[in-house]
Amino acid sequence: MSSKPYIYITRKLPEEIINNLCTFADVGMWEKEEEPVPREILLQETKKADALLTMLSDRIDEEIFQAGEKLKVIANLAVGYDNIDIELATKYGIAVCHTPDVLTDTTADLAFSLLLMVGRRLAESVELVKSGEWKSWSPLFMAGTDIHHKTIGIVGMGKIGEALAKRALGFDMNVLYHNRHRKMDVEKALGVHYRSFPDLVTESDYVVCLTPLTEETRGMFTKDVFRKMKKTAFFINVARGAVVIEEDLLLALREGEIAGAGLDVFEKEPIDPQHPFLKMKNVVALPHIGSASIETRTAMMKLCCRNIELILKNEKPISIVNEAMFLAK
Ligand SMILES: NC(=O)C1=CN([C@@H]2O[C@H](COP(=O)(O)OP(=O)(O)OC[C@H]3O[C@@H](n4cnc5c(N)ncnc54)[C@H](O)[C@@H]3O)[C@@H](O)[C@H]2O)C=CC1
Ligand SMILES: O=CC(=O)O
Repeated sequence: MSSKPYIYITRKLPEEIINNLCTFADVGMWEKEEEPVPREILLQETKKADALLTMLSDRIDEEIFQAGEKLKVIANLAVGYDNIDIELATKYGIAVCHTPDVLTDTTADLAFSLLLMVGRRLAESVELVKSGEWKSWSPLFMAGTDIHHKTIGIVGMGKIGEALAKRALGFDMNVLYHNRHRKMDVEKALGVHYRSFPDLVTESDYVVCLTPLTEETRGMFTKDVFRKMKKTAFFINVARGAVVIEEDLLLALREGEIAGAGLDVFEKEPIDPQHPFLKMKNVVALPHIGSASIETRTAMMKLCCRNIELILKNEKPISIVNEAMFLAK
């Protein structure tokens, strides 16, 4: 039996990314790019693993922690870690790492792109040209809503929220934000304005959610929230699907309570191709691609590998979620 640690990676990663891990560990990997690892294989592999490199679609719960008798670290290829039971991981003495910072600008770019897409009806316009339905130029043909000088309301003014605010200011938008804690330094540096959650949704032309998914944020966008929004306003979600009651959003869109939605994330991913959201002209749906640039995904994969290496070598990782547990060791 090998004396090297064993690392299991739950999705195919490029060889050059994992080369360094192979110099000090045995590395196993689910070889399919498009399909998640089946649960029974993940459990089997976890039994021998010192480290797991996981995707945000892998549910990491007590069954995994119990199987992972040697497990020391889980490195999640995402900044969000709502797929992992952190409290239990800590109880089991397992470090959980994630990928903050490296994806901030890329995700903010995508959030702002979604805002442009819904406001200016870009996806609809592309479809229309491709399907040969473009008949003539006329005064209100495909007229959307302006972006400049409108009000954006950012819910969750963290790293990505701040990066989004900078993009919005570049478009001469008025920037409101709501956050768990008011950020006076950011207000001063950027010239953005704090609002309570109800005031933010009432005043904004574009409401963008960028909170983590937690027990507090789960289902925070309800029919009452959509009812408070302007009928001309758009809702954009780049956080997690479950921050929204999707039925309520659907109703708000159907009943014209809001003008449209831009969604990168859904409660169930991939979304069912028959889902009513996908039949609505005023909904732009993306396949959870917030951080999906080659540069950023490469940086995220490298960060996961580096965190694993540092923990397996008993050194301080770069980005750990349950830091208290690691420091206590
Ligand atoms: N669609 C995608 O591909 C991506 C989605 N994300 C999502 O975006 C989230 C945010 O990422 P970062 O900005 O890097 O995290 P962050 O931790 O820097 O920022 C999150 C902010 O949300 C605030 N917040 C937490 N609970 C809140 C509540 N109940 N009400 C108001 N504000 C609250 C926090 O105080 C913090 O300022 C991630 O947790 C992830 O779920 C992140 C990257 C890509
Ligand atoms: O959704 C992506 C993430 O990094 O979190």
